Amino acid sequence: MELATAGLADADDLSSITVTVFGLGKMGLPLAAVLADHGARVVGVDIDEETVTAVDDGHAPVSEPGLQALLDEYAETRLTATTDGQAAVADADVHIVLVPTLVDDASDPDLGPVLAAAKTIRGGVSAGDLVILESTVPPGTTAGPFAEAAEPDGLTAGEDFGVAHCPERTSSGRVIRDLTESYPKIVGGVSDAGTTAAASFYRQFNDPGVIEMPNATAAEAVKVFEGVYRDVNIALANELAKACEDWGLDAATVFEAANSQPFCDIHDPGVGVGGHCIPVYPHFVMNRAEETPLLATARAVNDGMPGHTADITASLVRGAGVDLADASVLVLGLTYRPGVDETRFAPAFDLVEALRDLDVTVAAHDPLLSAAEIESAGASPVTDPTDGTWDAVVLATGHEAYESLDLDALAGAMRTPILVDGRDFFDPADVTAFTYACIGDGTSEV
Ligand SMILES: NC(=O)C1=CN([C@@H]2O[C@H](COP(=O)(O)OP(=O)(O)OC[C@H]3O[C@@H](n4cnc5c(N)ncnc54)[C@H](O)[C@@H]3O)[C@@H](O)[C@H]2O)C=CC1
Ligand SMILES: CC(=O)N[C@@H]1[C@@H](OP(=O)(O)OP(=O)(O)OC[C@H]2O[C@@H](n3ccc(=O)[nH]c3=O)[C@H](O)[C@@H]2O)O[C@H](C(=O)O)[C@@H](O)[C@@H]1O
Repeated sequence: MELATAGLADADDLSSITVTVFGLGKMGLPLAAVLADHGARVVGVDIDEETVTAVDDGHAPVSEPGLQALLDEYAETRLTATTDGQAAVADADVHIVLVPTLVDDASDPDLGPVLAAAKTIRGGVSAGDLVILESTVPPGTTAGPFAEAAEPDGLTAGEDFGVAHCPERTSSGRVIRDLTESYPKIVGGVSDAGTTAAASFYRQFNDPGVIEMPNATAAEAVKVFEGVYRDVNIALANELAKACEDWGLDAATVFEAANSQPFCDIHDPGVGVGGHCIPVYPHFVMNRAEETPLLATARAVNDGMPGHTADITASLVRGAGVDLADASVLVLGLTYRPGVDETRFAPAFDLVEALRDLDVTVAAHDPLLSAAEIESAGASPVTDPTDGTWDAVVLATGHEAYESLDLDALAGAMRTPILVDGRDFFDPADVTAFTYACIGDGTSEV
């Protein structure tokens, strides 16, 4: 099989090919823009008409450093968008799927969007094309249901057209840099031709090159294992942090010293693990493997951290002589990670719920969210954290803005100045006006 990408190994750029990118979200739109920047003609495909209109008009509907500048340069020329995926595929050589993969209410992987995109590709794919699945998926998906859904009558996936899994490894906030210069791209084809073609494609724009895996399933496992590693290691940090609280030790001090040994890399404890990646990916293994007690335990430990933080807060409020039913608590930072306006699976939302379950009245502040988004967490929106007679303030997400928070003004306005630091964010020397507790710091009031 001669793929349309065959000449890329010797080409200067991607100007010989047309690429469709399915899913113009936080990951897909930056990828589409980077491909245009490397010479490809790119047609972005999305089921959301507002997204398509915004991209076609040159407006980035997601915020990512460097993205708007690329849209300013390439929208309406090399980069266009459409909801008609089938027509776009018929006119292109490489098709990349970067749509969401989540889990359903029973924590089973939801492959609906991935398979819907594959079926659209089936309507337009030609012999010699290359179909790439970048969405994170349970191992076995690309060679199994994905290839099957993308295969039209008369063509065999892996034989007549290439199919590969090349997971997206970038992080929100640094996607464009990660796509081009941070680490190797993992590629694994359903057949060797798919691996080779995908490798030539990504070498054109990812400076650190590629790692060719034996097959698509191995490439899927790489990505899922990276996420599992993160989740399990954060759970370990959280569990050890709670032990430090019991022993009157400061986990940060202990971890730092332990991590001076090169084989030790204890992560950061905190309010919990959020985002639609790390809390989700373990289920892609737990769902398929019969015996994964460690993964399930890690999930449970991390899911328990918002409740643990709420319990610490409640105990300090009670200790100050305030009845929980009369207490009002301010949560600082609701997004799942500092500087990223994403709230899916954000542990701060669970913290708000846990505090409300204890009868506490909860307000929240987040410099990246609207009042409506804050209300959707179940908290009253606050624009100035120092303007309230709170009984406790809990930092859940360490946004940069909180570095300049006027702590004296905050303490001065509060009814009972209690500060619970969920991310080891504050310098203890700066918080002497508060009764101060830090997750994992048994030398504070924890
Ligand atoms: N957000 C992150 O930090 C990272 C995400 N990933 C993976 O990347 C994938 C995409 O994630 P995001 O870009 O964050 O998602 P997102 O939710 O920001 O965007 C997904 C886009 O796909 C569109 N879409 C849904 N079904 C479609 C279909 N059938 N055809 C065309 N478009 C469709 C949606 O309308 C939306 O615009 C997921 O598998 C995720 O696990 C990987 C690394 C990091
Ligand atoms: C190791 C790593 O940084 N992985 C990235 C990760 O991105 P994500 O934005 O989910 O970031 P993250 O730093 O793992 O944070 C996830 C959650 O875990 C929490 N967290 C993180 C590190 C830590 O030591 N302790 C901790 O509690 C964060 O507060 C956050 O709520 O997941 C992405 C993904 O897999 O989709 C992946 O592409 C990214 O490379």
